Amino acid sequence: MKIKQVILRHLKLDLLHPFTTSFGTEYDKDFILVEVKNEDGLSGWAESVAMLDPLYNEETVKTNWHVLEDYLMPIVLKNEIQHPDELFEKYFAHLRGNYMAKAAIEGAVWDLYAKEQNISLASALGGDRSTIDVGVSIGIKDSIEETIETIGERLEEGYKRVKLKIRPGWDVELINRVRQEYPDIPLMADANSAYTLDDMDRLVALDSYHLMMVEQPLAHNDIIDHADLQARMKTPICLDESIHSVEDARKALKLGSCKIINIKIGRVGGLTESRKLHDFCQANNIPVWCGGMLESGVGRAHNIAITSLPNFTLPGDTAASSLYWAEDIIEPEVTVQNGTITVPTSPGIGYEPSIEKINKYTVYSRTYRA
Ligand SMILES: O=C(O)CCC(=O)c1ccccc1C(=O)O
Ligand SMILES: [Mg+2]
Repeated sequence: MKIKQVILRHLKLDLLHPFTTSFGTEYDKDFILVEVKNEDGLSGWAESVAMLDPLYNEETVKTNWHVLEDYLMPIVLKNEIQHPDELFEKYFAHLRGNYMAKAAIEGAVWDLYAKEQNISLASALGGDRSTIDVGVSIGIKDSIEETIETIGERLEEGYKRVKLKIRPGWDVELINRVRQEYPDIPLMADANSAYTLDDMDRLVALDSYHLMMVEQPLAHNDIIDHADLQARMKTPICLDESIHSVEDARKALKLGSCKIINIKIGRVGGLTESRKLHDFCQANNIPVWCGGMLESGVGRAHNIAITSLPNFTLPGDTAASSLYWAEDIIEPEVTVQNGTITVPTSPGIGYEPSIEKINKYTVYSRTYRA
């Protein structure tokens, strides 16, 4: 593969509804869209899931731009590769961290690779599902009543499980009321690292509500305290923030820190490592599901492709475009029917980025040539 040109764009999309987690409220979405072009003018696309502020993890739009421009892009423009796996495994291996930046350019190369092979990204990754089951992530609201109403709407739309964001003070009472209203729905909670072991009793109290799992209750970089908590809790712990690699997962399983893993392509440095993490979890009987980062349609398309792998046995967070955006930047938009998304079979990500819409939301862009 020969990459002739890379275009970085900083896009800004307004969220239809503010999204509140334990770390803050998002009103809009700033992200870097990466386009790589080969000599035939064929384009591969991906987006970085790093946010404007370092609240979920330490990466930001600006750190990603710097790392992409000064380190990753020169590598991609200089070296001819046979397969996208080489990027993460060989060319990016000496560069520490910066997972989301690496994933953004690697993902664009994966899309281009699949298009050059004339196969879907899902098949290029070895995925074999024709449809995937999806759930929805519901942010922290002003009241429990409002949350219950929103859950009702999402269930009506067919979503296969509901994830509620929690934080200290918005947890046991919330889940208790939701369970009174919806005793049997597939339900889980995501704390985004809002608790410590001092909150053990409050977290263990969640065991009474047969949740599918509790996601990342403790520190973003912890696997030790999570092991203590998992030993005390019946509810499976799912790790999100703490897992950046197969190695992290291996250590977490060794300690007993979790029973489920959320795979986010950006958090682990790309599709190559996501697939390896998937395979490792499959071999160790750990179910996985695909997390979300309020992506535009381009990121959503990548999530759909990776979710077509067989060990993604739990519904993920890839909901319909229309829950987030007045207008998405891909055609068609991502739609959900009866809680499922049809995995596209056309080449690459299988959704067409609209240049017209992309231009409309681009704040700044720069083109780099080989
Ligand atoms: O709807 C989505 O894209 C998932 C939303 C979500 O839960 C989330 C959004 C932003 C940052 C972190 C997370 C998370 O899964 O922890
Ligand atoms: Mg999470």
